[in-house]
Amino acid sequence: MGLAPAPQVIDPLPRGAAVRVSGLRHAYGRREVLSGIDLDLGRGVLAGVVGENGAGKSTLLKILSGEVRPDSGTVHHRGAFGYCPQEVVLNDALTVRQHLEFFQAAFGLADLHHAEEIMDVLRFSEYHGARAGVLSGGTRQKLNLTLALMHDPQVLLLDEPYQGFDWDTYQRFWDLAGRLRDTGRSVLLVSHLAYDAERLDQLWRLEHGVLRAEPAAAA
Ligand SMILES: Nc1ncnc2c1ncn2[C@@H]1O[C@H](COP(=O)(O)OP(=O)(O)OP(=O)(O)O)[C@@H](O)[C@H]1O
Repeated sequence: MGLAPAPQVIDPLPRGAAVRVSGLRHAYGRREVLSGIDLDLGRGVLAGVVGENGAGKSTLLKILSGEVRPDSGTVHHRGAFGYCPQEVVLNDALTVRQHLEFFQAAFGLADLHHAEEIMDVLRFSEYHGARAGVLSGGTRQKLNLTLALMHDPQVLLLDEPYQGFDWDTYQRFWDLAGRLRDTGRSVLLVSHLAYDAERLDQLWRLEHGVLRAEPAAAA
């Protein structure tokens, strides 16, 4: 009896792609929010999705991160995702350091070097001993972002990541995003405003449940 041929493994991601989304649909009850989303995100690309409040941007990121299961469609990706949700998920009773140690254990990281680097870039290293409950809104968001990025993911999914940042921090956030892009990471950022378009390689607008390409100055 001959051996059965090995199943052919077809890589659904084209060369140079980090994420491929096909035919994504999702409804909450009878309200369809995503009506057929197709999206390719390349490696080393800084991309944005803009759209009005309620357009479905957060839903799209929640599906990509695996938090929400879509009604239909597929998501393929290479490497780990780092997901920074819009709602800050912190425990007010724990210090910044305790948050870092908790996530270090969850990610199985040998050390906190990368987290320390991000904290340094965002200028909040002096808050190690502070409890999350006493941090300002902007500093809570810095911690939220650090926790999402500290395992050095290949694909960054950032939901309104600079909410509450002052102007200097906002600039440093974009420097960080640009640096990560330049080292081959893929960044997908959602925002209700398009004023950051010139910083992006690629930009889509989410409207009526579908994505439409928009001009991005860096392209
Ligand atoms: N868990 C849920 N159950 C029911 N409806 C939901 C749920 N989550 C979101 N929605 C609805 O789906 C629509 C899209 O919400 P979503 O948060 O994805 O939009 P968004 O573009 O991120 O909005 P914003 O810019 O305000 O953050 C909204 O009408 C919202 O009320």
